[in-house]
This record gives sequence, C-alpha cells and structure tokens, in this order.
Amino acid sequence: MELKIRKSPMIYGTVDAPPSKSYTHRSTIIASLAKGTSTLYNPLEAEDTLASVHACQKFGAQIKKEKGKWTIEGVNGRPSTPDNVLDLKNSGTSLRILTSVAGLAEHYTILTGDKSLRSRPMQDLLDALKPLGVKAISSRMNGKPPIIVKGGLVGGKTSIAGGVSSQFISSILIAGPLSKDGVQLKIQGDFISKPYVDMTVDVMRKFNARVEFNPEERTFHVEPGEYTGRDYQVEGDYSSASYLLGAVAVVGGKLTVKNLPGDSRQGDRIILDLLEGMGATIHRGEDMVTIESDGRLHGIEADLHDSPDLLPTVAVLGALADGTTRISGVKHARFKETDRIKTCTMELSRLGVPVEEKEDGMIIKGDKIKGDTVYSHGDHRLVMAFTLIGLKTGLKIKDAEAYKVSFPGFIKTLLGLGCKLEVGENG
Ligand SMILES: O=C(O)C1=C[C@@H](OP(=O)(O)O)[C@@H](O)[C@H](O)C1
Ligand SMILES: C=C(OP(=O)(O)O)C(=O)O
Repeated sequence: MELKIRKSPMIYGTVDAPPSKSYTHRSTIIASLAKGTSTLYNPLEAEDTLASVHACQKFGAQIKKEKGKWTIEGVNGRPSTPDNVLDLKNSGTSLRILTSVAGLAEHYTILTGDKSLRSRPMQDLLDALKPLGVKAISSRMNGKPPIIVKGGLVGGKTSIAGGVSSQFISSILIAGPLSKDGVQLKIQGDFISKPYVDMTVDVMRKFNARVEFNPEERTFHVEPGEYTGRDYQVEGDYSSASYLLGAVAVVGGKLTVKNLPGDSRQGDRIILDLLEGMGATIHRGEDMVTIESDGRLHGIEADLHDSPDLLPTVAVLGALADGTTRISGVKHARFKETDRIKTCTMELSRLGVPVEEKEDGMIIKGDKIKGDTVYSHGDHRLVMAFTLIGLKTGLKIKDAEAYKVSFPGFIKTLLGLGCKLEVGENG
C-alpha cells in the first residue's frame, strides 16, 4: 500500500491517545494466566496485541472482545499446551513474553512469526530459562525463531544480559510467580529500556504478584504465588502519541492529546522533553498533554537508552529542524522490526538529508528535503515517523500498511485533524 501525504495546514484540536500497546500486552497475558475473571478497559486492538490475544486463547484463556472492553477468564497458572504453532506475526513483545509462559505448559510449544520476527534475537532468553527448568531451543540453532519450548518451569536462580532487550527480563518476571520456587533474576551488564520492566512490575503487582528489585544485587526477586483477576484500565500510548505531537511540532498549531498520564511509567514520555528542547511549548496535565508550535524547530542531543522506539520520530524531527540533532545510547534499536538506525539513515539519505550513522545512533543535519518517496521496510514506526516529513513537504511512503501493527487509527486520526493523506491502490 502506498501512502501519499501532501503538505498540510497547521493542526488544531483535541484527540485521544490510542491505548498503550505495551500495557495491553501485559494486562492481556497476565489476566490470561490469572485465577478468575478480568475486564480490561480501553485495550489496544491492533495486529500486535491480537497476536497476544490469539496465543493466550491457544494457552486456554477465554477472551471475549467487545468495543473498548475485553473480558478474560484466566487459566489459574496452568496454561495448556497449544494445539498448533503460535504465529506471533510481527510482535516481539508477544514472542518474548510468551516464550516463558510456554515454560508453564506441560508439553512442547512452538513460537514463530513473520520474516521480521524470525530475525529477532532470542538466545539470551533461552539460555536464562535453562537454570529455571525450561528447555528452549531455536529450531535453526541461530538464536532466532522459530522457538521450541518444553514446559518444566520450576524456578530458582538465573541471570541475563540486560543490553539486548528488556523483553527478556519482562518475560521471565511475568512467568515467575507461577513457578514452584519463585525466581531470582540477576541483570548482567547494561540494562536498556528499563521503563518497560517498570511497566511489567507495575502490572504484575496490580494482579497481586510479589516482585522486588534489589539495586545493589541488580537482582529481581519474584515470590511464588498466583495472579488474581481484576478490572484494569489501559492508559494511552506515548510512543504512538509521539507522531501526533510531532505532527504539530513540524506544521505548527495547538493540539491536546488525552489519556496520557503525567505520572506514566512509559519511557517514551520523554518525547515531551525532547519536543520542548526543540522549540515547542508543552503543557503537561494530570491525564493529558497540550502542545503548541509555530512549526520551527532546532536540533537537539537525544539519549534514547530507555526509549528506543522514539528513534524514528526524533530522527525525522531532526531532519526537519534547523541545525544538528545527535541521537545516541540506542544500539538496541538495531534489533527491532528493522535495524532502525540503518533503515532511518537509508531513508533520510534518500531524501537528501545529511545523516551520519553511528553504532548506537545517528547524527542528522536538518536540511531541505530533496526527494519525494521513501520505503518503510515494513516497519510501522518508519511509516508513522516519515509521515511527519510528508505533512511538511509532501511525500509518498511505500509499503505503508505496517502502521496497523500498533496504531490502526493512525490515518483516520490525522485526517480528522485536517492532514492531507491519500491511501494509494498499491505501491
Ligand atoms: O516490553 C515492551 O513492551 C517493549 C520493549 C521495547 O523493546 P526492548 O526492551 O527490546 O528495547 C520496545 O522496543 C518495544 O516496542 C516494546
Ligand atoms: C519493537 C517494537 O515492538 P515489538 O518489540 O513488540 O515488536 C515497537 O513497537 O517498535
């Protein structure tokens, strides 16, 4: 699908942030493991989160989806062995978290996904599960999916490198309370994307698990126990909101985005500080954010160590800003749907933007956009980030359907704000 964006007028209005993808994954999976019934309010219905829903149903959870409300009857800590291979499509969060959940099933579970997902690293997680009683292998012996897991999670002590993906840590923590002995998980080396683990611990505790982090030992302690079903309200998604806020930052106007808690644990709320640092005006409410801008931005230094998903957004904002933007601390952005440092560098260069690729980031010199077409490489965050360039100068984005992975209402929301977007027949 080709998305054609034309230069758009200043944006004024109020919108709701789409629900958080990360919180939807966590609450769906934990509710599915819980004893009793849970009701999730405002869950994100997108391709990634539906991958988790379908897998949880395969593990035996009963999930009834209505508009704005999912009712989940959990398996009381005992997932059944799925009757087929789990296809987790494009969702790394589903893949990682459900790999440890599969360790709670009695027999063998096979987890796979699309071509991109089958390139995502898994070996650190597989190695860390072994001391806990779970035998898990990469079917091609290359540390990547398809993954075959033999149930047998007993618990105990293990350790894991924290520099590849925080999802490995979230995965072991979420299964931990349902092991016989509980889990002690030591983090080795750099601990990237830590806010996502804070979100994991937040949801675990809300469903009655006991988990503590000892910073001196760099170790999580998870008590054996059970999750108990409950009502749960999903907050708005700061990563998805970054495209809406960024749109105003680059074309100008005033926009209020609702359902973005000021005290959110989401690491991507740092987008507010970055936009402010680039010249926008930000008003932070208790449960909403208002941005004002004249459309003129200047470059910034951005360490994205804890917020890797902002790399495409900040790279594009840097391309449209005066001066230089330096992004650092985010080598792990290379292990996402695409190697985002490489793909963002490639596509900005295609538009004539001076970009220097670094191992852990990029240096971008804001400049006049010279091209009119980019390729998404099938990455949802490149589609949505590069749309911001289109709103400023006009642009065509090839393979643009990927946005449905995390923000199915993306095009409709921008159209509702007066942005000029057209979906091509095929491109
Ligand atoms: O746990 C999560 O919900 C996520 C963790 C992050 O991955 P890493 O921990 O691999 O950086 C992030 O990129 C992803 O979009 C969602
Ligand atoms: C990398 C992402 O998600 P996941 O790891 O779940 O594929 C993302 O949403 O940018």
